[in-house]
Amino acid sequence: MFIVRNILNNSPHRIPRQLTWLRECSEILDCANNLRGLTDSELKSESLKLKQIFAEQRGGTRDVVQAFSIMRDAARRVHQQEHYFNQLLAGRALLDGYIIEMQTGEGKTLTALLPAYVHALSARGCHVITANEYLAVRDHQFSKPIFNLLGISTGVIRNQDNRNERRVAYSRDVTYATEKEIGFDYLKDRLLIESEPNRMSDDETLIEPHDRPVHRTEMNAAIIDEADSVLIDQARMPLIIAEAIPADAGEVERYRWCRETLPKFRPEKDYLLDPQLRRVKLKPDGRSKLVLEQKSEGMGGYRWHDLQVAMENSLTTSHYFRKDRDYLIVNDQIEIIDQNTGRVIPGRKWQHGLQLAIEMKEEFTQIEQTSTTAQTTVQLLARKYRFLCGMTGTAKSIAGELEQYYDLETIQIATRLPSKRTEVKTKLFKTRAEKCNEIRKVVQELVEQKRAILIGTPTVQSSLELAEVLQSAGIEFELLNAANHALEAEIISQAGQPGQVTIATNMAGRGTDIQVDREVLSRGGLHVILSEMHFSSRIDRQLIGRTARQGEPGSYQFLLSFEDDLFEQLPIQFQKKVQNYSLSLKGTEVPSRAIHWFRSAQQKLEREHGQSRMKMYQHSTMLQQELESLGLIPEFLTD
Ligand SMILES: Nc1ncnc2c1ncn2[C@@H]1O[C@H](COP(=O)(O)OP(=O)(O)OP(=O)(O)O)[C@@H](O)[C@H]1O
Repeated sequence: MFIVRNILNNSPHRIPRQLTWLRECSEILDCANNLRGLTDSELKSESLKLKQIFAEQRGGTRDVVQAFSIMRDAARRVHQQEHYFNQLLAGRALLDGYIIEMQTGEGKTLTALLPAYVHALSARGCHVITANEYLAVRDHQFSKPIFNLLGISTGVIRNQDNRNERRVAYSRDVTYATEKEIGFDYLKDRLLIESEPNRMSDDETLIEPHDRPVHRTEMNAAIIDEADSVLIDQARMPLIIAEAIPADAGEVERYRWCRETLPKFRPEKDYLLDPQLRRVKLKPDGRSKLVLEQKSEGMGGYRWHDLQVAMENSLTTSHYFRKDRDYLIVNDQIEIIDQNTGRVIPGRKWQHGLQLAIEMKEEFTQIEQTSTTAQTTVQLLARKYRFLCGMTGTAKSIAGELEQYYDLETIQIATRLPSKRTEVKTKLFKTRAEKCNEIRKVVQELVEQKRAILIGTPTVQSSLELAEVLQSAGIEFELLNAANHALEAEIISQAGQPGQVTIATNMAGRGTDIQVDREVLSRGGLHVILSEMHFSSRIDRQLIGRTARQGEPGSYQFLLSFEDDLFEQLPIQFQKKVQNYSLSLKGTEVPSRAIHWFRSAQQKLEREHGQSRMKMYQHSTMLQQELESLGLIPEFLTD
């Protein structure tokens, strides 16, 4: 039955290949059972024999079957977890370079060990790329003892690591890291090699090791977890290395003046709002006003274009950039929050004057400016690898993009057990306050039933808002957002306990594995409340995927309001229609058919984001081709 479902899930042209995988996976099960009688050191010596074969590039299908069997048995010995049949199948598809869509909670962490082991055997290095550092550290901790049992070395890259520590981690057979760490290290290495061309990586003859490249000379293999997040969502933002430069006093003064002057400008009359691009553009009236203000205040020294850009940036930040939603202020520094992951992006700055405009908005007095030294994109980085594959619970809707941008085909793997996840009927409210009140009621009831509750919110701000509501109702809870990420592992370890309430931003939306207590499972499992619809349905599905994993029971519910952030990025006309509809409703009841407003808002945003990714792809491909034709290195684009 399982086999039939697996084949039916995918297109017919792949059937012959899948049949081969299925045959191999049955052989792996037999072969792994035969390894059970070996001692640990005998298993290790089997592994070392394979290492020899793969290092000499003699590995064939038989050896892959043997490698998968050895890994399966090692995982059993270390964690009492044997790869299930669907995990073997997924591992086999990964090894053939596919993106696998495997439902949330089906065990991708364990699955990734299979192709990672085969690539590690070649001693050329294998990167397991994860969506954030918490997952990189967690997965490394989980896999290290398994790999060590088999004579395979492992490393992990953390943000705080120095270059020596990084070099050691990259020299290991398997390295766990985020795409950002790998990308920035790659850029820094390129800068180093450019400035001192004789310094090659892996060159042990160099006397002073303190700044040799940290990467190996070749980017060999990458297995990407949360592949849609890494390859599609993160790929929208270039990876930029910037260096601090002395602040340009004239520019700082110009932005300060614009900040003070902007209350005189009126929306619609003086400037246009573009919620989709989150930009403000001055209209002719606004430009004339700017000229007059400039003259009357004796600010004639500024170049007109610079002044206009500064005013547009200042208005943009005032309308579209909010503290605790788009950024945090930590130790007098702006820290940008990634809207896809809910996490801070360490060291990231906004470009083209936006950073300065925000610093003025927040009344910073110490201004430090930066200039871009080198930049690359996830797309360019991914193309450096000799071998690439990936996995996620949400690939289907962006399968076309994965194929177009990375030449990676997507294949679906069926769940091991039928899902027991249940949906509680969505409820819609006119205002945020009404919605928060309903969330409070639902949480109170579930706490009494000793269920565990996870409330997903899109921003730090909305997580704080809900925290306040629960606090004033005397409900105990844990709060997980970008501002307190240090407690992440601790909060997640408690989130499945009876009566436990966890409010979390998207940080807990991907990869997070909440261990649900038996008592909670007997009462229906973890309940996930989606307190807003995210701009990407994939992110909603990931959040829902925190419950009912591995065939366990669990439930979820959307509780939404017409005042949610979702509508903010839509064209003004659409926003007005939604408002009018909401105003036309009598009483507080919103009929469930009104969900179509939310769905069409989300679809519109998804389409737009897709188009902007396409533009970025076309732009970076064009630039890359041009630079390569000139014999230049594409990493040093400074746009
Ligand atoms: N073969 C196995 N035997 C026993 N437990 C397993 C097995 N495979 C996975 N699990 C357990 O299932 C849970 C989910 O695994 P994991 O977090 O790797 O799922 P995932 O597919 O990565 O989910 P997500 O898409 O949410 O990241 C974990 O607690 C893991 O230990």
